[in-house]
Amino acid sequence: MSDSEQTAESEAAATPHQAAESAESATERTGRGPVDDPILRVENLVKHFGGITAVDGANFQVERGSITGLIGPNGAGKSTTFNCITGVYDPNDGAVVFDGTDITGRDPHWVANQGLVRTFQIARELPEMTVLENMMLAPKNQLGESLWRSVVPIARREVVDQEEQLRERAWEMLEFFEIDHLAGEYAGNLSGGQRKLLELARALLTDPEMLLLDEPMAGVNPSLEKKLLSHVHELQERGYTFLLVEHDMDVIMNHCEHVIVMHQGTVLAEGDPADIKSNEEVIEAYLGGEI
Ligand SMILES: Nc1ncnc2c1ncn2[C@@H]1O[C@H](COP(=O)(O)OP(=O)(O)OP(=O)(O)O)[C@@H](O)[C@H]1O
Repeated sequence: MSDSEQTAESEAAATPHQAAESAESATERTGRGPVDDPILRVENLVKHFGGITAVDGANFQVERGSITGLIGPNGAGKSTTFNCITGVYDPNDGAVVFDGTDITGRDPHWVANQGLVRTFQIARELPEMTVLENMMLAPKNQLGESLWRSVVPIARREVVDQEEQLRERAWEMLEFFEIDHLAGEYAGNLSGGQRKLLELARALLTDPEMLLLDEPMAGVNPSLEKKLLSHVHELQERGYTFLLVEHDMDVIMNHCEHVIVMHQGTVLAEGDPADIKSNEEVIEAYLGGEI
């Protein structure tokens, strides 16, 4: 076990008694026990902005290979939590553990290198470059063999330099997302939905294991939304894990197997979509509106 893993483990549970106690309180707090195989653990996360506490001791875990939704009313602390997870913000307290490694306070680039990528962490596409050129801007040293290659074996060339590998992978991604016909188009001419597909394709080029998607369906028309969601499910079948912040409750209820609800910087409830939909506290948090 690495030093950081040991640190994370010891911080998470200093003694067996404390571990049992924290598991018990997690169950009490959220209505379920720790997940079977957490790829991400957010532990007592706190983030202040001056006098504002945006995240106030949030605790949750994300099951490996799941599509998990993170929801909550405006200002609940979802984006700040995302930013603390991905290293955009340094939390004031608490820990973020990804795949057994303590990533708390590490910079976004380092976090992405561990395999945890937030779509907008990938530099925004450059409008005056073509779609393929944008794909080619992905970091060349990150062309790994992980999830993508293990499921989509392709004939290996004998001598393939990094540039060629990247080009080959870029085409695979564009074909997968069915935007290969736009390869020569300027990114600035893409629709909002096509841009989201490009963003996802570029994120996958960095070989992540887990993707954090912040409102992936905002501004996407229904037919592209359907396409995007089917890609997300297909990627899940290949082993990727997704955590998504999304205000569209149909997307959350129909496509996530687990839902975490934040309110006032903390986790108010979590469970499967049906439980969440009928949870009185959650309904209340949404000001009595339907969720
Ligand atoms: N950079 C910042 N400086 C000061 N306050 C901030 C900053 N970012 C967020 N906040 C505040 O922290 C709280 C949580 O904001 P956050 O954006 O995390 O919520 P959210 O759940 O993502 O909301 P929304 O659904 O509206 O995007 C809000 O009160 C917000 O005003």
